[in-house]
Amino acid sequence: MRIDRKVKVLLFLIISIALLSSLYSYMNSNKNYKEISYKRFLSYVENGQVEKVELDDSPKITGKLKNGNYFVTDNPRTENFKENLLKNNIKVKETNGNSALMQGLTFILFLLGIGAIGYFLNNNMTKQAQKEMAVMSNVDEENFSEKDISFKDVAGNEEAIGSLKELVDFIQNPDKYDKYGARIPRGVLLYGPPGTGKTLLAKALAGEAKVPFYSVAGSDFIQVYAGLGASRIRTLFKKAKESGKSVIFIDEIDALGKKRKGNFSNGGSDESDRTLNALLTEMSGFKENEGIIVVAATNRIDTLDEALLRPGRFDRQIEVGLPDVNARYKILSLHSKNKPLSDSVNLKKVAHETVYFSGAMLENLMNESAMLAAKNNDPSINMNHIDKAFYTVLVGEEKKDRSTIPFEDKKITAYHEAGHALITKLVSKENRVTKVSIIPSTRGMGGFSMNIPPDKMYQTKNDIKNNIMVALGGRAAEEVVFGENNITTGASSDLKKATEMSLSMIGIYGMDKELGLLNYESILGQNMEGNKILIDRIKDILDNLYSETKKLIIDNIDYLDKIASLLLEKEVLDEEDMNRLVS
Ligand SMILES: Nc1ncnc2c1ncn2[C@@H]1O[C@H](COP(=O)(O)OP(=O)(O)OP(=O)(O)O)[C@@H](O)[C@H]1O
Ligand SMILES: [Zn+2]
Repeated sequence: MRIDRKVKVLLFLIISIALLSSLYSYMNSNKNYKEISYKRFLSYVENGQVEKVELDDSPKITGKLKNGNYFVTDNPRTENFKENLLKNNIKVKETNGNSALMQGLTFILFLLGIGAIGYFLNNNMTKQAQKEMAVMSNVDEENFSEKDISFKDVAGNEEAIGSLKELVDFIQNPDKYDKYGARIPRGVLLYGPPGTGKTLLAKALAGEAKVPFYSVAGSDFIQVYAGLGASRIRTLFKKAKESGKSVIFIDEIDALGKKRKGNFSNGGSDESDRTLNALLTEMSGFKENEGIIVVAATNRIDTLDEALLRPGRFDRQIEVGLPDVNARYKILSLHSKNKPLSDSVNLKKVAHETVYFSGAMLENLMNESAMLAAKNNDPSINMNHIDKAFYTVLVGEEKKDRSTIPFEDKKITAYHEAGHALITKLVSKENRVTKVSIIPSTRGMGGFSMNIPPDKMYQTKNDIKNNIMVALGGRAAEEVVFGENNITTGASSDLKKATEMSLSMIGIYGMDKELGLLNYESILGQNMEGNKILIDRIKDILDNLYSETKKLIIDNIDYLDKIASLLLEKEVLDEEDMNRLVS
């Protein structure tokens, strides 16, 4: 189970590498951000050398010095940070979203399947704190049964629907089960990546059973005043009981019921413990066959406190995974029902191209397409709209004004992406290169090379090595074409992925002769990254694979040139273009 998930995570990683690839390159192509320490930053502030700062809730902040240089430093995220800046006569620009970098990352994480979120990013706390202020007032809000939602509104997810259908009968005929002495489940946990329809399923359960639906989100309870969370839980259950049969939905339950592991986890706070205890008490408090079902949802079942999963609590666990190609087709069809599609639209093909899209992303894809068609006053939605929308859903809006991008930068991006695409074609032939683009997005991505691995359960050592080479392909192309001293910052996220992949290869999967079959992760835990033996070995592996990659590029430089020049001409290459160029 655990390994399986790891394999999945790894698979997700692969597809994202290419996408992540030029995250930095665009940002850095316009402005040259220099990383400075926070201490240094403070001294600049004191000496009045800072002109402006861009502020958001990502781990890094950027800004400009009076001498015209741009910098990036750590975001202290303290409460009066902004005030202090303003007091020092520094212009503060607040962006409500994340920085371009963070948005790129967040998007990738989304794609990663949320299982991996905790590994990379832990910036939810601040956001939640802000959110909490906004939602404090309406936590106990009840949404009476969303009459219209039924299992028909959920496409794919057949297994989950199957399990939930049983529950409909439990809710409607508790007496029947009572007669047989059967214990009705009280809690059901839906787990899986974001946007896969967990909320939708819970609503459909209430809709099918024709009972009221009460919903709260775990994150609403974080850092509320002492005792408030617990009392809110009690009110919620009281209301539900008053209405007799009902479905109580708790989204993001991980925010409440995180494993307690000492001082460092934000889940182990006294307050969330108290709220969690209230929840557990309430759950064991209602009579077994009352017809109340508590449905909880999480993206991260691995972080949940075991207490939640015990019998009598959320003892039914239903996985809600990313849709496979058939399910994607069904979801696309469902969300196209009310939309005029042109005959040219082949939803089966779209389903094939949308590997790793969640239901929410597919819904979004169709919606964006419809918006485009409407904006252009076109008679119906055609493939062009869908192609455009595909890009928007994946990497954000295309940057409209691209005239300001220097040709030299475009050329670098073109060769970088061509490097990824070419290496994919050369080393992992069964992977499809479905799209290569050098159109920068408004979210700060310089370009991407999208590669879809074949559907398979396991990855071989060779697969991993190939994926590492694909990740290194961008940098290798830059070096071969522009020379050792002209390599750019555009490869940083590629290198991160390559490093992570080699670390899991040798540290988790026991795929290295020298290091043997040891699972270093279980010995070293979180500290695996700091282990000297592992670091030395990863360095060797990466060095060797990089040389191999470079050699491949040199041997196939004609192909690389062809891909890059077509990219410069067309900005976007599709699968046919790629197949034609490298056959
Ligand atoms: N299987 C599906 N069938 C039809 N529509 C879907 C499906 N999955 C997701 N969607 C669409 O995506 C939207 C968002 O899904 P939903 O909020 O249920 O996801 P979720 O798993 O609860 O996400 P999160 O974990 O982020 O809360 C739905 O309202 C629906 O339009
Ligand atoms: Zn790259």
